[in-house]
Amino acid sequence: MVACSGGPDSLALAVATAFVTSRLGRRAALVTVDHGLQTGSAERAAAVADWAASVGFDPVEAVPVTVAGRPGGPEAAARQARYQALSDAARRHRASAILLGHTRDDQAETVLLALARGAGPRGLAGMPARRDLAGVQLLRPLLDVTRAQTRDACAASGLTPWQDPHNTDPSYARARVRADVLPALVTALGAGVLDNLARTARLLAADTAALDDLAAAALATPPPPSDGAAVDRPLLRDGGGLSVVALAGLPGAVRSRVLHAWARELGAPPGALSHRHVDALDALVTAWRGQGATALPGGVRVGRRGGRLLPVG
Ligand SMILES: Nc1ncnc2c1ncn2[C@@H]1O[C@H](COP(=O)(O)OP(=O)(O)OP(=O)(O)O)[C@@H](O)[C@H]1O
Repeated sequence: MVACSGGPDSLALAVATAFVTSRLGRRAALVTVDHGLQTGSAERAAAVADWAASVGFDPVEAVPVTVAGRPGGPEAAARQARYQALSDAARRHRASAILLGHTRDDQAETVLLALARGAGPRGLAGMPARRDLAGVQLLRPLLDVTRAQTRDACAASGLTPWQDPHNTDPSYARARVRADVLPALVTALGAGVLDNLARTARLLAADTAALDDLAAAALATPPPPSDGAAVDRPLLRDGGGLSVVALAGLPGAVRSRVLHAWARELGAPPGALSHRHVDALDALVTAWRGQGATALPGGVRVGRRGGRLLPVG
């Protein structure tokens, strides 16, 4: 199922998908989400849907969503509404995957923005080529394709894509990066900089995945045997909490991931959990001076008692 805004990237993705599926004898759906934020958005969504049906997509849907009243700023609210609508549509149409049109240029922008806000390796890993969205695969097949190529593909297919005014609105950081920062980098450092930023994302994604796996394996260690039999190493899970000795024995990069994952397990909402919270949990292990409990988002509090980190009231 192609998620198509009518913009050049997802229109090129739709053209390519229609080409491939017709030759493979497969069927693809196309969904366009109408955020209802601009005048004429419903007509635009209908035009995208009409075009999609004309090139063989089946089923085709233009889905109106309500953005107002959702948490976060307008961009985050629109994004949340869009992803919800896309995953609902994928389930309705029993699609095996949702295809998004993010390009190598989008990836380079994402990496630069992450670098600028100090996001750490997870942010620098950029957008994954594949992830799970509420049980449906979310795929980004154009991450190695440039924006210039998607524009060329649309032109070669005789299509006039919609230009989202947000993409050139200088009040958005991403639009400023797109208009000013990346061109300046290319001028100063050469055209390879875009590929190199995207490559950095791929390398960090692989490293991050390996560290995440180590953290998950550490958290998956079984609780101590109930018969009191001796174990040859400190177990991480200990009486409803985590053992300080076992935590201290982990490399810092694994420990911070363990603490992040455990905080989520305790009910801290992932979006609100920042590196400051994880640092404060880490300090309970590595910079212990009898400090009080650490308050996490979602009303969760964690303290150190008897050699363990524990949720406290
Ligand atoms: N209104 C929408 N309806 C359906 N899918 C959307 C919509 N907006 C975005 N998407 C999907 O999310 C991807 C990323 O969108 P975003 O607006 O962040 O980037 P973009 O580079 O401007 O993409 P495009 O040129 O396709 O608009 C799009 O390529 C498309 O697959």
